[in-house]
Amino acid sequence: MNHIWPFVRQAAPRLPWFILGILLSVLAVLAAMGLLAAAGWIVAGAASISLLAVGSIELGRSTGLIRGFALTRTLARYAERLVNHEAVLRHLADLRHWLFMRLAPLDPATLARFRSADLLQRLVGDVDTLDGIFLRVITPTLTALFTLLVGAIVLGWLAPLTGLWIIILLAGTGIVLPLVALTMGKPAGEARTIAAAQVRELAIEGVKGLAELRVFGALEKHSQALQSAEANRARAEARLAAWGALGDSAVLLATLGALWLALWLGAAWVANDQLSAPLVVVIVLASLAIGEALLLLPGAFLRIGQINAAAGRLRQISDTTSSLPEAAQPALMPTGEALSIDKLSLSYPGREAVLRQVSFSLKRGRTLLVTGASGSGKSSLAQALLRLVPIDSGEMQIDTTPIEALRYEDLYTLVGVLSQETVLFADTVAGNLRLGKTDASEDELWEALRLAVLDEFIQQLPEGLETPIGEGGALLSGGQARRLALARMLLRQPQIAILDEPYRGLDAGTIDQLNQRLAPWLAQRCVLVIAHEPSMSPPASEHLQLLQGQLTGAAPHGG
Ligand SMILES: Nc1ncnc2c1ncn2[C@@H]1O[C@H](COP(=O)(O)OP(=O)(O)OP(=O)(O)O)[C@@H](O)[C@H]1O
Repeated sequence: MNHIWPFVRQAAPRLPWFILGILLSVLAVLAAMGLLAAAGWIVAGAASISLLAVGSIELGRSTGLIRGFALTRTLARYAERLVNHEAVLRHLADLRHWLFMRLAPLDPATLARFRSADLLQRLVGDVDTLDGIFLRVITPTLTALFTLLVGAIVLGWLAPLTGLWIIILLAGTGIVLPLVALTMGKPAGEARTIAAAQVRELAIEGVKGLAELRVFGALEKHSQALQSAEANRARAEARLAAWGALGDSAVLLATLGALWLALWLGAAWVANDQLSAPLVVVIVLASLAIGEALLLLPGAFLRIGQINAAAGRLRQISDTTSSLPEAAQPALMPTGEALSIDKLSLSYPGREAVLRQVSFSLKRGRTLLVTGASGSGKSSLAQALLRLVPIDSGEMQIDTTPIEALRYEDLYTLVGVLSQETVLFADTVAGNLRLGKTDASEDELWEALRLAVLDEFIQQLPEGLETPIGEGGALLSGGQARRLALARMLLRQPQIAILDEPYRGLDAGTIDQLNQRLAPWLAQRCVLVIAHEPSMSPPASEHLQLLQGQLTGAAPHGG
């Protein structure tokens, strides 16, 4: 239960909806009780002389009551479903957004603790499981308790002694059974949540890597792992269902006991003329209605373990903090005339230092090319400048402002990056470009595409800028996707540009065209290019090589 409360508290903005839902649920159950009692009253009364003597006026009143109760029950149940589901769906949407925003500021190393399929399961499956808190636990429990209370008052008023025994029996069941269900449901519920997460993770990773699994002959092994996770889930589900069925049976038994008690004691009271026969029927049917409300409890309490496990997994996300938090007292945004680093050292946990005392400075209008072998630390240098990895020592400045003193938002306004991985979204060409500048005009989009030598290709497409590019840009070639990502970065018009392998996957002819078109844009900015070799970079004013973690001079290339 300890993981659930924070999420219950978070539902505060939706509380009026939930209260309305609970009131409607109680109303539906009360109407059902009234319906049973009134029907019992009529049937029993019609069979007795006393009611017939009263005549059709009394009968007419009672059938009117029945219609009223039946209508109220139907409408209240319908409205309760609408209100509760609306409230829960809104609450889950709030929660998903909140959790996503907790993930957003995490640095890549912290985020890498979660596998992407696992994160998806948490944001989708685990959040969905939380719908049970209100729909399947709190609302049914409060409804059952309220019904029990009303039942106790009614029975106590109609027949204090008989009512007392019945209520003791039913209330005992209503207290003991949920406690048993809570205890028994905990391990099975947790096992179900964990197994469901494993099933989804294996399924997602399997689909993503289907081609590789097939090529490497590992399909069978992966499918067995999936089957075994599915079997675990099914076992946990079956255990929950078995406990649920046992709980329901126990409630039914207790209800039958209450009915038997009501009939047995009632018959004695009728024989002694201390109670009328119709009243005994009302007591019997009221006990039946209470039993029906209690039927909600075992299932509700069985689910708590499962919901608690899902909530625990969500709290692992919400409690995770970035190892690179926002600047405590952010500096004013500099203009971005210069970029410099001084004696920068960086190492990853448990590894040798990647960068050792690296220094350089760069002014507007200059392009610095850093080359180096694979794994020499080029991308790590870019990541350090973007404050995506913690550094060991050294200083990084934009103009005279330390990079750590800038708000992330300001840093990313000043510094544009074309990262090594081409990340595109399943949207249109324009949709992907406008990630760089949301309010960009069509002219601006075409200008960015022209600079990235992609304008002619997009013009040929029947839907032009509105052409969907598929998941991750799957409907484009690798080189086209790269240039679309470049155009997106150019559109942002940053003062400092970091280009990590900008020409990866491009032919010499396209590179020449890009060099010509980009030259004026690059000439107005501080540019850091990272590449394996000079031919894969725009002309640079300076060229340094990263060798064993240190920057050493190299011959200038083309500029
Ligand atoms: N998050 C990380 N945790 C641990 N080690 C890392 C991490 N990222 C990179 N490394 C290691 O740091 C070293 C430098 O990696 P980096 O990606 O900076 O090299 P690179 O020069 O850009 O390589 P490439 O040209 O192949 O992209 C590598 O040995 C790599 O394994």
